[in-house]
Amino acid sequence: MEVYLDNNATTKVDPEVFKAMEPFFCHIYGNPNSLHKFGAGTHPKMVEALNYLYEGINAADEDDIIITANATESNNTVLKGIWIDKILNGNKNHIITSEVEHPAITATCRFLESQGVSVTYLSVNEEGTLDAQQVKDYIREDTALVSIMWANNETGKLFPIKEIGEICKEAGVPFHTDATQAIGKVPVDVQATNVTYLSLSAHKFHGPKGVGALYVKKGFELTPLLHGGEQMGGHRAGTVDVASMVGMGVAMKLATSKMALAYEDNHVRKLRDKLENAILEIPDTIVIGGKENRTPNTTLISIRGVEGESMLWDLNQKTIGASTGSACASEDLEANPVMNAFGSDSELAHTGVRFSLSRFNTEEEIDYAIEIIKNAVTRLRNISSSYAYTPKNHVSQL
Ligand SMILES: Cc1ncc(COP(=O)(O)O)c(CN[C@@H](CS)C(=O)O)c1O
Repeated sequence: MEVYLDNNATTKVDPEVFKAMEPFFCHIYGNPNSLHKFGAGTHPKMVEALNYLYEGINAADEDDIIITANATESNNTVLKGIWIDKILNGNKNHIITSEVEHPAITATCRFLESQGVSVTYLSVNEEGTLDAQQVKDYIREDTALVSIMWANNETGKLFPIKEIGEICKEAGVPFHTDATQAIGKVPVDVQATNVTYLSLSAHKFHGPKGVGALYVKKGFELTPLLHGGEQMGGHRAGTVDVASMVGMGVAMKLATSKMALAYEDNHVRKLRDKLENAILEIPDTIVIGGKENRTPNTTLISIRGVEGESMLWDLNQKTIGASTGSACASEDLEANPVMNAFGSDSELAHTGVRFSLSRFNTEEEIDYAIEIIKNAVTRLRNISSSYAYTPKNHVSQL
């Protein structure tokens, strides 16, 4: 049995999405910017895809949605556009973000710091999230942007987006949220939360890899990251990947419907809880950040005495896919930065395993995964030179 439990890294393309994409490879293949029929033939489904994106995040008609390659590009577009427009060519010089953002935010902020920008990385509490008041406390006269993720990719923890949006609106500071791990898992409403910019990637909600989007509230347009042709109204040069854009639109429609979000919140959550609770029956295990206020599909569990990479190897031998944290950090054997941010000790910071489910997982798969995980923990602890179960350390403290 093959069990895929790494959906926060990427998801399977929904068959309905693939079906919608197919015509745009060999039948409706013109360049959307071409005036002839071959190009114009792409427009109806591109418009439909954009409409699905607007509906999926409740964007106002006058707002803009720019098609990008992925959330990384969307995040870079906002941070570097703010840098150019408000810092290099304005009187601002400060950005507020958090210490548990995805590297697409933190690495870009580190680059901006190298260019002289002041960046505040808000610390997270023991639940792995932060209070909106922390944002208010650090907003300055020269703050150009606040960028806080909607949901953390490793723990699933949700951030107080509505409260932060209100604070930023009151302070007159643009608010960006990286919603990559929220779309299709929890309701996302840019108007209700006063979001100025929002990033997303289609492959996180059963759309194709290599396409994403950036929501831009009317009046907050930025200097583009990519210059060239007049695509996307000049906001993002380069010929649009029509098939992927159409696929992203259909994926958004499927993932953000009331029925889909209810399925995530009920069925997927039930499967995640079943997997998590079975693992927690093993001594010296703990959910990083706790069980509250999370996306319904994610759990990051520390298994004391078991290196995350060793666990992944064992699981992979039985064709179970998971990760120790974000996939983009899976190559290095560094301690999990998110767990470090929680203040976990160095030993624990290497013991995290992330399981992230989707609507395509079944109860049979979860039952099989539980059996394999328990066997793997037994095997790995038996060969561990550092682990010895004693009742006193059963309740491990991060
Ligand atoms: C919150 C967040 N923000 C941006 C990205 C980047 O998405 P791209 O489509 O690769 O550009 C991701 C992707 N996180 C994957 C791969 S590193 C994970 O395993 O956690 C993300 O989770």
